[in-house]
Amino acid sequence: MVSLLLDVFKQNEMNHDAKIMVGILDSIEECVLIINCNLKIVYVNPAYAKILKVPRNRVIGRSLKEIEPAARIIDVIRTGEPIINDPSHIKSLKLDVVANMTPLYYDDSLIGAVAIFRNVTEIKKLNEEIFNLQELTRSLQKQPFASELEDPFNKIIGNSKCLQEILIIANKSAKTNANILIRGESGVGKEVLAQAIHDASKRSEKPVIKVNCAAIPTELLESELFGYEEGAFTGAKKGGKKGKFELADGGTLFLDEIGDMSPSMQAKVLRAIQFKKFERVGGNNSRFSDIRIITATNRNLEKMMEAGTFREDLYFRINVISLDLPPLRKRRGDIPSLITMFLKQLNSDKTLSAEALEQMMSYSWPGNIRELQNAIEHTNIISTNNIIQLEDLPKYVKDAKTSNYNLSEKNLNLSNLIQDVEKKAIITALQITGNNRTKAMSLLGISRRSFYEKLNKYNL
Ligand SMILES: Nc1ncnc2c1ncn2[C@@H]1O[C@H](COP(=O)(O)OP(=O)(O)OP(=O)(O)O)[C@@H](O)[C@H]1O
Repeated sequence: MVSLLLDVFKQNEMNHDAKIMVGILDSIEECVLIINCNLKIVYVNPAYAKILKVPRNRVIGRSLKEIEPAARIIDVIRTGEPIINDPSHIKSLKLDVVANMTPLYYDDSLIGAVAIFRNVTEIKKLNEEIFNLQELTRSLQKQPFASELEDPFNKIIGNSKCLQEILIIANKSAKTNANILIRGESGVGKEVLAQAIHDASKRSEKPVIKVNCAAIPTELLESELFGYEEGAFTGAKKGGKKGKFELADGGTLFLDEIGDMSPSMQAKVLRAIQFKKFERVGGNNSRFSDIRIITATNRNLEKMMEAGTFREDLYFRINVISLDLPPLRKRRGDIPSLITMFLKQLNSDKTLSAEALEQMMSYSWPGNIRELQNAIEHTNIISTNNIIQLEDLPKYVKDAKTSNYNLSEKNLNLSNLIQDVEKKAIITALQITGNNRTKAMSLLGISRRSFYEKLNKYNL
């Protein structure tokens, strides 16, 4: 039985059919290996010899167990079951092959097995290349084209000449490390501009840390800015805490409302900016931080210097580049595009009637763009129609033209008039800022203490 298979390949004993069969096997491009049940190799074709780089006469007649004891075709003899599409890697030849191994039966008896395997090294390589190219295509598809890259300044809406002039300077200075002072009334977009400058700078991958100097009580501002060491004060965190100067390392520190900083803090901040070093509260070690400082204020720092409430040396340190954002009433032409943008942000498809738009354009917007944003939010909720009407506008916008005082003999008492105006101004400031007291007091240009005294006085 065993010899049957061997006989097929004995050239001199081959009958006509066997010769044809062997001729076919000899000519195919896949490697063919045939073993008998004793695991003796009875045939390999020329492709086998070529691909595996071994002469046929060195293989035929030898036991596969000696040459390749782990060969999977041995399992086929053991189980009598075929193994299909079996991948393997021939390390010594750096070849990847896929084999089909089939048992050979004669009269229902197993007489051997044949393995036909393809060299898939090239296919595998090509497959890997295709996969890598697909990955590359996918990642390139995700990246925007250079022309599509978002310009950080595009977020700042407005085509008015006065705004555009500032944006040109801001764009140029963004590329430098110069400290920038942004001035402008409350809600005019100082923070938005500071963010755009950071985003357009070389520091954009690093953090931009914002501190509202007016919102933090003086006693806390030092530890907020410079951090503290463990045990610096009761309630200090274990291990201490990093301050904003440390957190902004490599990036930008945005000090909003710098004009509201106490003189003692001004001195400390000046030192930190000047020498780029500072100490945590309760610590002696000097720490260094590589930061770009952007400051903002709605105060008149020059007047404050004259009055001795703002340090001149700090002023010159922070004011290398000065950007003065004009109030909205001086760039009324930007109002329609801002309204469109805010409505879009609210996912609203409403538009303003000509009358409503005219009123929005003629209102003075003391709270600037923030006030406009709040007004649009209000209007969008109130209006039941797709066209926003004059009556849908907030009362303080709608009534703006008619809010002048009708002075007569009966109401000329100056003190009453002033109080009346004062109360209305506070109410308006709170409305505009959405009840944000810090922003309201800054809009009114009065100190925290005076603001709270007035709230009490007018029962607000
Ligand atoms: N040009 C602009 N385009 C689009 N949105 C703007 C623009 N300017 C301001 N805003 C929006 O108006 C609001 C107020 O802006 P921002 O907070 O920057 O003002 P600010 O001058 O820093 O105010 P404050 O002095 O009260 O801190 C924000 O919601 C901001 O997104």
